[in-house]
Amino acid sequence: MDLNICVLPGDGIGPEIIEQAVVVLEKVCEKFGHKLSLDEAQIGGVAIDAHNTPLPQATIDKCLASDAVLMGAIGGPKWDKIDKSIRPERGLLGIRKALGLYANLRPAKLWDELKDASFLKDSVIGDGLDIMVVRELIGGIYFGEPRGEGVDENGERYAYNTMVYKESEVKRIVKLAFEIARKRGSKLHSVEKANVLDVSQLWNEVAEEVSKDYSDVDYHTMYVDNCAMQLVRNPGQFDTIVTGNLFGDIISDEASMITGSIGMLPSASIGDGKVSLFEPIHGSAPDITGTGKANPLATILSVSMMLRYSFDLDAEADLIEATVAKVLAEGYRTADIMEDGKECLSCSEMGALVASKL
Ligand SMILES: NC(=O)C1=CN([C@@H]2O[C@H](COP(=O)(O)OP(=O)(O)OC[C@H]3O[C@@H](n4cnc5c(N)ncnc54)[C@H](O)[C@@H]3O)[C@@H](O)[C@H]2O)C=CC1
Ligand SMILES: CC(C)CC(=O)C(=O)O
Ligand SMILES: [Mg+2]
Repeated sequence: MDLNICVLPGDGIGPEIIEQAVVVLEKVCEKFGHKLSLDEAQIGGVAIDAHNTPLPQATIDKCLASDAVLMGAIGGPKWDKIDKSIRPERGLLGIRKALGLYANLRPAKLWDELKDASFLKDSVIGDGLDIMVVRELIGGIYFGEPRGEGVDENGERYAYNTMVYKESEVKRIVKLAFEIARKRGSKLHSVEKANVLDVSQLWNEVAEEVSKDYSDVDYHTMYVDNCAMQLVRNPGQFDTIVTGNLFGDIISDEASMITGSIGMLPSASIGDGKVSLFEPIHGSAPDITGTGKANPLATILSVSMMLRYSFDLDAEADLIEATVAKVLAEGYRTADIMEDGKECLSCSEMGALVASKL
């Protein structure tokens, strides 16, 4: 098969983790006889430095011309004080919107081999944890209009954003989440803040309507503040969670910690178009950039999601996941999942090890 991948390394640890993910992707393609073509484009801070915009049109064009996009991470202190209309994060929001990627799938799974790295007690972990967070990705408060800032008549500064969802936007993400839940544990929690927000009340009404077509799926609603607490208190009660853009961003970072490290969580961003985007859920980790401490496994597992979702290459995806499990079972760890003071692998050593064991 021909695989035309557009790679967006981005900023901070982005290029470091992408380099290792590409090593693994190349090895898998070589092993299974696939023809891999890689194209690279700029996004985020590097694009601002080169073109004064976090998302050059050439990047959108390259992504649209590819079969799938593999991204590292964007952002960093260098660009934190920049005009907010061109912040690196705008580039990421922009590419998600340009590709119509309305669903972000974030599988928070506790690898058996990593039980010792979880911050939760064995009694809370139970038989294991496997939660799929389905996050709406191109609506809600990250995109809502109006947004802005000003100074009122008393000279006090203010700023505002708008959380808005249309019925059609809720319907498509909830429907997708029900389909996903049906193929997993047949249990879905819709997470919102309907006791306060009008937008969440609409979300609930629409989700309730959609649920009528999925009577085989055990459907629940939960307020997001309770969900944040329950994820730590009793994470085993969750199978699939569907939620909006902001809540999904936050609770998936939280869910990552029940599984050991944010450096372990991959994601797939998908829509109705041909091109999907795959990226770790974490950011550019400026605090460890250049130290070799970044865990590349979330990005390597994003490659696995890419092979599965964009190319239906299940055997290849399974091989990557099994190899990651094997490496972990043999005791190899990057610093984020290793007990303090013990010897661990660098980012490039972990990437090379996974590739060598494929
Ligand atoms: N998808 C993206 O590109 C995202 C970008 N960001 C941007 O990243 C920058 C830093 O944001 P933070 O809030 O610090 O979030 P972050 O996810 O970059 O880092 C949070 C903490 O997790 C650690 N961490 C993250 N990835 C890791 C990995 N692979 N291995 C080991 N440790 C890892 C970091 O060292 C840090 O201590 C900001 O500019 C932010 O806007 C944040 C989230 C997502
Ligand atoms: C625009 C991004 C920085 C939002 C985010 O944190 C994420 O998608 O995980
Ligand atoms: Mg985030």
